[in-house]
Parts: sequence; C-alpha cells; structure tokens
Amino acid sequence: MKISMIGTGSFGTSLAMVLDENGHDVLMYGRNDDTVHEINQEHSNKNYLKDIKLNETIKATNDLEVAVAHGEMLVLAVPVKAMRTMARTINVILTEQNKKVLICHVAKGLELGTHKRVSEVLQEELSENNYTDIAVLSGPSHAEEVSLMLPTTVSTASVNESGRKIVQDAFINKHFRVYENKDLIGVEVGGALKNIIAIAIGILDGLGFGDNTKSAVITRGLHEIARLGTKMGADPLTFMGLTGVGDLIVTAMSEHSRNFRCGKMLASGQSLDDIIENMGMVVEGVNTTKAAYELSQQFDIDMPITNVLYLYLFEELSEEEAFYSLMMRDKTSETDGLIALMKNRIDSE
Ligand SMILES: NC(=O)C1=CN([C@@H]2O[C@H](COP(=O)(O)OP(=O)(O)OC[C@H]3O[C@@H](n4cnc5c(N)ncnc54)[C@H](OP(=O)(O)O)[C@@H]3O)[C@@H](O)[C@H]2O)C=CC1
Ligand SMILES: O=C(CO)COP(=O)(O)O
Repeated sequence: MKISMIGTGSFGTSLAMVLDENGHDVLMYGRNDDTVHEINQEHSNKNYLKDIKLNETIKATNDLEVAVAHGEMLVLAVPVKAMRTMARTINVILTEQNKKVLICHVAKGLELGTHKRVSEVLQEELSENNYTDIAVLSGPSHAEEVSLMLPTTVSTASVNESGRKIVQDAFINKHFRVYENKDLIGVEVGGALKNIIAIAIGILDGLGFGDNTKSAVITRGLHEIARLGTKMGADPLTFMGLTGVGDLIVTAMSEHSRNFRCGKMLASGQSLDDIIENMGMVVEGVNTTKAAYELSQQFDIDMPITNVLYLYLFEELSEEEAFYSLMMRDKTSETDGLIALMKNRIDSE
C-alpha cells in the first residue's frame, strides 16, 4: 500500500518504521527542511529518535502536495493544535487532485476552545468526497520503544468497519499488535485524557510522594476519564482496555512520557511556558486539561483531579491547597464512578 505519514516527529517516524517493515511504500511529509534532508540522506531523525537508524526505503518530502498525491492512506501524526489547519490544507489538495483517501490520525488530545475530538475536527474540515473513512490508532505506545521494535499493542477505531480493518492490516506485525474497536469516541477520549493524569503523576513524583499516592491518582483518575468519556458517548468498557487503563499506565509511569516529565519539571519549580518551550516536542496534556476542565463544568461532572490540576496549572493553586482539596473532599462511595458505569453497561446487554 502507498502510505503518507504527515509529520516527522517522534511518533510519526516510529510508525513509518512499522509500515516500512510491513512492506508498504512510505513517504513522510515534514515542514522542516533539515529533518526531511536528514531522513533522506542520513536515514535518521536524531532530534526525535536519537539512536535510531531508518531504512533507506523510508523517504521524506517537504512538499505536502507530493505527499498527498503519494498516499492511498494518510496517517496524520501532528499535534492536536495543528490538526484543523493541516486537515483544511489537505482537503484543498485532495479536491485539486480529485482524490479519495483513508485518513488515520494518531493524536491524543481535545481541541482547545471547541473541546472536540480529533476525528470530529477532521470530519468538519474534510469534504466527504475526499475520504473513505476516518480512523484513529491509539494505545500504550511510546515512540522510543516502537522504534526499537519492543512488543507493543494498540487499538484502531473508526466510523466504518472497513476503515479500521485496513488500518489494522497495514500496521499489524509480530511486535506491533493492532486490535480493532468500534468505539471511536472511547478510544479517542481515553488517549486524550490519560495525559492529564500523567502530568499530575509527574508532579507527585517530582514532589517525592510515594507509590500509594500515585496509585490512588491513577485509579481515581481512570474513574474521572470514564465519567467524562461516557458522558461524551463512549462505551465505559473501552476504558478498561489498551486505550484506557493501558495508556494511562504507560504514560503515568514512564520517563519517556513528555506529559509525565512536564509534571516533574513543574514540581522542580520551572514555569509551564519554559517547559513547553524547552521540551522540543508536544505536551498534549496541558491544553487537554483546560478542555476537560471546561467540559466537566459544562456537563457538571465530578472530576476532582482534573479540576485541581487545572487550578494548579492556570490559576496558581498551591501544592498544599491542591493536596488538601483532594484529600478532604466530602466522603463518597468508591462504586459511584467507573464501577457503576460498567455495571449499567453490562446489565444492559
Ligand atoms: N511520541 C509518542 O510516543 C506518541 C505520540 N502520540 C501522539 O501523536 C501526536 C504527535 O506526537 P509526536 O510525534 O510525539 O510529536 P512530536 O512533537 O515529536 O512531533 C510533532 C510533529 O508534528 C510537526 N508539527 C508540529 N506543529 C505543526 C504544524 N503546526 N504544522 C505542521 N506540522 C507540525 C512537527 O514538525 P517540526 O519537527 O517541524 O516541529 C513534528 O514533525 C501527539 O498528539 C501525541 O500525543 C501518540 C502515541 C505515542
Ligand atoms: O501517548 C504516549 C504513549 O502511549 C506518549 O505520551 P507522551 O505524549 O506523554 O510522551
């Protein structure tokens, strides 16, 4: 299959390696001339994947029209904040080229302002004549480990069954196992909201809190994710899977995670602006914390960890106030959240 990878960052590059290994004809699009040159001439992308050698069969271009003309499937691997403009530009090119492609995105976040999931943004910006389906590929998959071919499992979801089957077939191999899932909303929301909890865990880790505390925030964080996700139309059982608890664990417990590292740097006293500027890679959880906080207000959903993190990030709530406002909340039942949602879901079958 001819596949174009839109984005030459860490995840786009590692996924291009998977697709290339599967025998697909992969062309990457990058806006940075030096990166494109490095991929074509040096067969590396050191700014994003330090010690990784790329196969010479992986090519790159800085011409988006060439990349769009190449692909039967376009994999969009740019940050959420770039998705709308990217989709709008691609749509114009697809119309000019009178072309219909399968779209697959891999971004994990909600759009700031609109609070929309990425597939909703893409659907708004792409004309129906220009795509066969819009799919997402998501799950516990640090680019650093994918590029080392360490065993990884992810899920793909889409509106139509045909789209996710093609994505599954394109990516699956012996060290990159792809499941399919019909719950597009749940898969996208799980991937987006786990980044919030990963920032919170990074802060706790940086402040020297123990494993009990981190386990509490991961577990109760999953309940929050499921509460908001279900309200947004997801199947609560999806949050028990790879794109829910799976991605939450991998992001909240790993030094690979930019969101976790952002939390640790905040705990060390660095400012959010400096961290984002110096990271050199996207930290999706920051904007998504804002979007999820606003959604929780809109839907009147109890999301104490998200709300406290929002106040800490954007309204200068102190660490001590944050801690006590979580621990000293009104007494409540553990089974009111995720467990109740799951029970209702199972009873409904
Ligand atoms: N890294 C990972 O392990 C994983 C990441 N993801 C998700 O994938 C998405 C992409 O992440 P990742 O590859 O890690 O991000 P990186 O920050 O590593 O790379 C982002 C890529 O997008 C490009 N880009 C950024 N802004 C724009 C823009 N406005 N227009 C065009 N191109 C742009 C960058 O170009 P340039 O180099 O020129 O800045 C770069 O090629 C995120 O949503 C992330 O959450 C999902 C799973 C795993
Ligand atoms: O989503 C990821 C792993 O599944 C990567 O997380 P970060 O964006 O925090 O690095």
